[in-house]
This record gives sequence, structure tokens and C-alpha cells, in this order.
Amino acid sequence: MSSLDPFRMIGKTLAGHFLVQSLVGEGRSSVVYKGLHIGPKKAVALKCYKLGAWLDGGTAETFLRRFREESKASSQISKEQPFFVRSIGSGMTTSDEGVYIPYSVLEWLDGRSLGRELAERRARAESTRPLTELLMRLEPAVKVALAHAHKQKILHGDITPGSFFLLDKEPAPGVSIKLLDLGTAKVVRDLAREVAPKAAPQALFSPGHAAPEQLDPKLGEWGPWTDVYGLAVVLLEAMLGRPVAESVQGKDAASIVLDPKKRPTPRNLGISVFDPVERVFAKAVALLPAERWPNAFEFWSELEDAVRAEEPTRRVLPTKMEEDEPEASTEPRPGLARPPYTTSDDTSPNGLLIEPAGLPRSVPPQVGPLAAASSSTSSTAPKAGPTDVTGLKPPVAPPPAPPFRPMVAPPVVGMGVQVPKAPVAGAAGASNVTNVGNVANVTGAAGVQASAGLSHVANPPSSGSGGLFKIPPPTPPPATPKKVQTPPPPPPVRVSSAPPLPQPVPTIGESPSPARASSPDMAGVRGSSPDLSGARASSPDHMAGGGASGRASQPHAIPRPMAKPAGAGGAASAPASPTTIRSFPAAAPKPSRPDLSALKPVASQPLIAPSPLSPSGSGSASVRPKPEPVEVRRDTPTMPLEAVPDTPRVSPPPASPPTPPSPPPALETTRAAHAAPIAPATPAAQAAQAEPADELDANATTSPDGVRPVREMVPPPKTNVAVGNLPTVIVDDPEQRKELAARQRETVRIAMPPPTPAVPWEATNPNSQSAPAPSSAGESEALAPRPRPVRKRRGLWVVALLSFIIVFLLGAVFIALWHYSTDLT
Ligand SMILES: Nc1ncnc2c1ncn2[C@@H]1O[C@H](COP(=O)(O)OP(=O)(O)OP(=O)(O)O)[C@@H](O)[C@H]1O
Repeated sequence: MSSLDPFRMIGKTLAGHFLVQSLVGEGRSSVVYKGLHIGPKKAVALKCYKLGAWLDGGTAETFLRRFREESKASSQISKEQPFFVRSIGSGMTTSDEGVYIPYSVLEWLDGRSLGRELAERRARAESTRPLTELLMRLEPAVKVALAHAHKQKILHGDITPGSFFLLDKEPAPGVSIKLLDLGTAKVVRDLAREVAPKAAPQALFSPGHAAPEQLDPKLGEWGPWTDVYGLAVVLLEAMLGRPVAESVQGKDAASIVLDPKKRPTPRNLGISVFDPVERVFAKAVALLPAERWPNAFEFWSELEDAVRAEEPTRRVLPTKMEEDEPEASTEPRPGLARPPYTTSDDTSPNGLLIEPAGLPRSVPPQVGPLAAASSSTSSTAPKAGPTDVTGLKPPVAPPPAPPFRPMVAPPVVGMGVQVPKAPVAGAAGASNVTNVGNVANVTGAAGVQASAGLSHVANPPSSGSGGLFKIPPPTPPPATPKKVQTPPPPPPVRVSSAPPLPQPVPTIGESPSPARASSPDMAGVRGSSPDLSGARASSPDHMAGGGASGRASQPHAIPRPMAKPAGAGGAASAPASPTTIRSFPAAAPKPSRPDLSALKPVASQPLIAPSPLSPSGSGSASVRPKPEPVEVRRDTPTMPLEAVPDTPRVSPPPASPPTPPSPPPALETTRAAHAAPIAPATPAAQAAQAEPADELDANATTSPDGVRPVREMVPPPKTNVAVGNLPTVIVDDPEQRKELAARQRETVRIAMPPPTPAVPWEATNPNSQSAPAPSSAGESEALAPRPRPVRKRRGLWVVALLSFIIVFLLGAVFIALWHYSTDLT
């Protein structure tokens, strides 16, 4: 398998639509290529799964069906939430050797995964990220996206640092991170579990990230609590600056993850945190699913609260956050405004104690069991503030009003954790998972006909066993609820920020304490284990400094058991119970948390343009008929406006009380009445028309591709506008409606006959010859003396003519009589 093109896919066109262009990176179970969606000429990511070893003619079809269902679910959910990578489709192809290669088509993202970032930071020996910064950065992907998925009974199933993609540019306001692999990660693991039930579970998961129940199904069902475990580990790794698995190597991952005495809590990993933070983590990584936080939202909220809880004495919280969100809100906060952190000189914003720079350390840091052993503080004791083991400062009394300052990219101070820097290992050792995707080893599938082609999410999710990655129904709690035994946390230890301390903070079990030698758990567990060695194949993605997880490196000591390990009380006796218990201990009174059901998606309308492929298509790639853009509708024939005035109105304007006729106003009213049907007839209709405008404005943002405005993709509600007796015309755009109304009014004016000289007062009083005194300029024109009617003038002419004729006849008679008298004489 070439590291440059593991599947030899570059240059191929998948499903006739997606040209494979270049390799992006390779993870444990997949290879990601950059591709081109040929039609729209958009970049896509083609994620090809290394499942050749698990698929043959018998399993390929079943897998493909379930894979499509998962893809469909992720496609749907990615439309609902902008913090998911958008799933465009999925399919299956074959390699040149005839090996099945299922693949997903995803939106192309510019940026890098958290895993890659951690690896790069580690390679550059940069400081790790403080917890508060991590909480802020990952919050939308967890409290919005993952919580939304959990609410829909979909879980991720393989949360690792690679699951979080940090975007270079925000495709939409506030969207700076996306969650990858929702759902598909699980279906891939499910397949492997089913077709190779005897395969070591460790082969399917990233060492250190797998939850106990993923390694030992007897512990319980997978569920949102499984993701909680992965989330906790991701945070721990980001705080540590190295994979948790490195801290537990020496035995295989399963035996460590499943050891109730060695829970990967911050303190057990050498991270000094305050009690509340330790407690939240301890519950998140509890051995039994039933003892964990039930979902990502609760875990995250509790963790935020725990960090916030230190604020009164340590002032580590962002002031604005405190003001804006005094209580844990049920509302997810996408794109949470990142207010500047404020911190005092001796505290860090991550829940850790930081010793003022330059102060000598008199006591080496004590971590985990050591700290517990050396302290009389217990979790039940009233909290008296952090214990200052250095003795340099009183433990509580903070200096009066220390200057608050913004926390700007904290270096070591922000982390406050001293972790020995393990050398970055290369592709270490025998990876027990490389065979998962080693297509070169797979020959059995050769010759089996592949159902190639883009098989976009078409089938409705089956409700059967092979269906979506659904969360199992909760199991009724047992009669005696188990208690989560949170260990009495040792007092936090002040850790110097700068200069770096000469003595490293021991990782688990590396304490110089004599107790270490006496720990029975230490016996025989040292030594490198191939199971824990680098699980990643060589990947360009990780060439820059090693993977963030799964890298084997130098051996580390095995952790000593905690004085009272987290979850040990219940867990030690419980592993045999396969039941999933969703009860929570009374011993750890849970602050009233908002019900997850109250969680609402941030945006009811998708901010992201829908996939160009139809989610309902089947078989080969089908191009989704694009929603008709608003602009197109503008061009649709609307109506013969000229005909409007002559047509009877179907819906007359609202009956307004008849006003006494006054000439010009009456004319205008008449004209407006013709146009009235365009306007909504009722206030409700007016409101209905205003709504789409707001909606359009709200959605008037560009798609992540920056190509088509989202408003084109989200047609506003249609409003039927009846105009005269014309067929009902659907006008979508309120602007269009206004324009239409204006044009119609204009048309009415044009089509109206010229104003008749008959004015009401003249018609009703034809004998009146005097106009009323004009009251305005407009009226003066209307009431000006009017020309005499033609009829009257004609009468005058007739009278004149008749008079002339009479005069003429009289003259003629007179002349005739004169001649007669002359003749007589
Ligand atoms: N949609 C995407 N756009 C751009 N790059 C992506 C996309 N999806 C994944 N990548 C990148 O491809 C690389 C390989 O990803 P992949 O998921 O195969 O492995 P991983 O996440 O690094 O590790 P693992 O799967 O073992 O947890 C990573 O660098 C990842 O950031």
C-alpha cells in the first residue's frame, strides 16, 4: 500500500461524479483523499474505509446497506446543524485488486483536525492548551452538535482528537469547528465486530480512546456515555499534550482501560486540577457506563461549572461569561463569544493553580495518589481552598484586587501542567490495527462483484438490528443503585509556570514515592506492548510530528492505584454485571442540570446549503434537483398585469366604511381598490407576509462554499396572492409582492379611462354654475370654470339659424308685398 496513495485511487472517478485528486491523510481505519465534485466543480473529501479485510461477497451488501443508512442519518443531521461536517453521499468501489472500499463523500474543509494540531504542537514542543480554552473551542461541536445527535439517539462511537476539525475560515458566523465521522465510525466498528467477532476489540479502536464497554461488551451497552468517555480522553490529551495511551502503555489498552483502579483522571495522569474538575472527569471516565455522565451535554456543562466554581477564589472565569450565563443554560451556545479571560496572577484559566513565575519551588509537585496520601484533605471535608504545597502563600486569601488582565494565548502558564515530554515516536512498533485496512492482505474479496457507484443514502433507516446507530433504550435501574465512589481528591498542587521545573511531574505511577515499589499493580506491567504501540499507519497527516493518539513511544510506568480510585467502589464489584444502569449515585449529589430534552438546535433552518446530492436518491449518484432559487422565481411568469383592472376582483379589499365622496380622493380610492388584492387582506396575512422576509434575512448568508447564498436554498413560505379572476399566482418574495403591487397600481392607472369631466357635485347639481371655493391647489384645478357644454352651443346656433330664416322669410314677404302694391298703382 503506497503511502502516497494507499488505495491507488488518485485519478479515478467515483460514481462518475467525484474525481480523486490527492491524498490528504490516513487514519486508523480510513484514508482521506481530496476530490472534485465534477458537476458543481466543488472540492470534496473522499473518505475511503480500510475495511477490505472485513468485507466479502456475503458481508458487503449488508454493510453497504447499513453504511448508507448511517450516511443518510449523518447527512440529515449535518443539514440541521452547522457544526457537523456535511455528508454528501456514500458509496462503495473496489480497488484494482478487487477489494471493497466503502467511501463517504464529505464537504471539503480547510483547516486541520485537533489531532493534527496536537501532534504539531507537540512536535514543536509548544505549550498545551488550557482547559478553559479547550472548553470554549470545542463547545459548539460538543454542546450543540454532539448533544443534538445524542438527543436524536445517534452517537458518535469513536471520539478522538481527529473527530474535531478546526476550521481556518468560518463558513458561517461562529462556525469555527466541525465534528467528523458521526455515526459512520460506529457502523464501521460494528461491522468489524460482527464479521470478526474474535478480533481483539483493541484492533478496532484507538488505544486509550475506547470506552470500557467498547472493549468489554459485558460492561454494558454503547451509548452517549460512550462518547462522554471519549470526550474526556480528548480533553485530557489536549491538556497533557500527548496521547493518554502513552501514559498507560505497558499493558494492553484493554487491561488498563478496564482496570477500575486506574481510571484516567487528570490527577492520575499528572495534571493538577481542583477537586471539582477532578470529580467531573472521574465520573466521565468511570468504568461502568452507568456511572458516567449520561451524555455529552451534561458532562460538558458540569465541567464548565466546575471550572467556573473556582471563580470566587481564583477569578479565572471570563467575566462576561459569568454575567451572561449565570447558570448552566439548557440552550447550546454556538459560536459562544469568546470574551477575554481574566485571571489573577497566581491562577490559570484552566482550573489549575499556577505558581507565580520566578518563585522557587520548595516542594516537588505531588500528583494523584501521592498527593492524596500526603494530604488530609478529602472530598468530604469543607473546601478550604487549594492547598499550597509550596508553602509560599496562604492557601486562600488572594491578594486584594489583583489586576485582572486578558488572557492572551497563554503559554505554559495557561496549561499549568508539567508533563515530561515524551519523544515523538515515528510509526512505532507493530500496530495491531494496521491489518484492519491492509488491503494488500486481503485477497478473499477479489473477484467479488462490487456494488460500485455512489450509493447515496437512500434507504430509509431500518428499524432492525442492522439499522442506525441508535442508543439502546435505558435499562431500568437496579433496586440498589450503585454509588460512584469519587476518590477523595488530593489537594491541588501548585505548579510553576515558568521557568520550567527541573523535576518532571510524574505520569501515572512514576512518582518517586517509595509506595510505587510496593504497588502490586506495577509488577510485570512494564515493557512495551505492541498492542499499545502506534496504531496509526504512516500518514502524511501525522508526519509532522506523530499522531496525537496511538503513538507508541518510550515506556512509561504503569499508574499506581489511587488511594481511593474513582469508581472503584462500585466498579470493582460490578464489571460482571452486563446491565447498563442509568442511575446516578446519591453520594454525588448532582446539581440540578437542565434536561437534555430541553436542548434545542440552534438554528431551525439549516445554515448550510443542502447537499447537492439527493438524500432520497438511490443507487447511483443522483443529483438532487436544486431548490428553485428566488431569483429564478422572479423570472417566472406572474400575470398579465394589463388585464387586471378589467377583471372582477375575487377577494375584494377589506370593507372600509364608505366615505363621503370627494372628487380626487374618490378617484384614488378607486384605483387603489384595483390593486388591493395584492396586499394581504388581513393583518394576519400581513404578518404572514412579513415573516418570510425576516426569515430570508436571517438566512441571508452564504453557504460554506461561498457560492450560492443560502437564501437561494431556503425558499420562503409561499403566499397565495389572488389577483382578480386570474389563476392564483404564487409570489414568494415580499419584495416581489411589493413590486408587483406597484406595477399593478401603475397598470391600473394606465388602463383607467381618462377622468371624466363629470364631478360629483356637478352631476348632482347640474344647474349649479358656480364652483365651490377651492380649498387646495389640487382642488382649485378640479373646480376651475368648465367650458360650456356643446349641446347648449348647438342650441344657440339653431336659434340663430332659425332667426335668420325667419328674418329672411319676413324680408321675402315684405318684398313680395311691395311689388304687388307697386303693380296695383
Ligand atoms: N472533510 C474533510 N475535509 C478536509 N480534510 C479532512 C476531512 N475529513 C478528514 N480530513 C482529514 O483527513 C485526514 C485523515 O482523516 P481520518 O479521519 O482518516 O484520520 P484521523 O481522523 O486523522 O485519524 P483516526 O481516523 O484514526 O481517528 C485528517 O488529517 C483529517 O483532518
